[in-house]
Amino acid sequence: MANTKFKIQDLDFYYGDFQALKGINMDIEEKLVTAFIGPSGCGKSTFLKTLNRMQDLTPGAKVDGLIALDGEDIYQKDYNVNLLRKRVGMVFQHPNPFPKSIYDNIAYGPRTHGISDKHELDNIVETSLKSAAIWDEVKDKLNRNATEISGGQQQRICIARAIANEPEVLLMDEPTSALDPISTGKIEELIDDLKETYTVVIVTHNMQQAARISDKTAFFLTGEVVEFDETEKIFSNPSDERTDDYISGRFG
Ligand SMILES: Nc1ncnc2c1ncn2[C@@H]1O[C@H](COP(=O)(O)OP(=O)(O)OP(=O)(O)O)[C@@H](O)[C@H]1O
Repeated sequence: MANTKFKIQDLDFYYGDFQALKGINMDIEEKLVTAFIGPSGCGKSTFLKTLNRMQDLTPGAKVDGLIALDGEDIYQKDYNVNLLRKRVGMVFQHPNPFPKSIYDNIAYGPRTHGISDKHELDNIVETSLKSAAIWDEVKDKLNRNATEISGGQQQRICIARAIANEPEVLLMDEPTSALDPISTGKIEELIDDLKETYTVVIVTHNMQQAARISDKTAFFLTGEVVEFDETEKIFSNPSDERTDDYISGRFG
């Protein structure tokens, strides 16, 4: 039985008067891949972003309930949000490398956290690019601008950039939706490797992808978690009729 990395209890989330998440309860287990599926607008991204307090600056955003990381409430007063974002990294839907060299993209986080030794940075850059399965493709062009490589490569650079901070959790918001099938396949393989080291939480619109790469799946509908279970169970024998309707394409 895996350890609980995130414990979520009775979580409500509001954008002003609009309640986007209703009474979410979930344990996200360490070193597994957890996928969030559900129709557009049902709250998947909102929930993902609550896990590293990405909405702290969103006007009107309000969180009620508990989100604990390794048993500690991440919304408690004086919680170190910078450290939280280092521990819980994020990769977005559209690859968003900085308009800097590949090297500087990866070295950015470690530099902000005080590492300046060239040899140490070189090591971090190489290890992170290797972990993101892109070292061989870019090792001879580390000075190249990261915006001047393919979208699939850019996304792996973004994953390497997240890894360079030595996170414990990687949040991924539809990381392959802007990519071609070959790049998507590479990222899916990569996610399978990453879970040996990291806890991965992924939002995906692609149900086959959730079925292929995740261990646990949560099905969201209008701000609620209808069902959360082993991925195999969700896709072969769901308990709730609404999950069954969704995965068999009867709505959404
Ligand atoms: N910044 C915001 N201000 C107000 N409402 C928002 C904001 N962001 C999202 N919402 C609303 O909250 C609800 C949940 O949105 P969210 O982006 O979490 O859904 P989603 O399931 O991730 O959708 P998609 O799959 O289309 O990305 C939607 O009704 C959306 O319109």
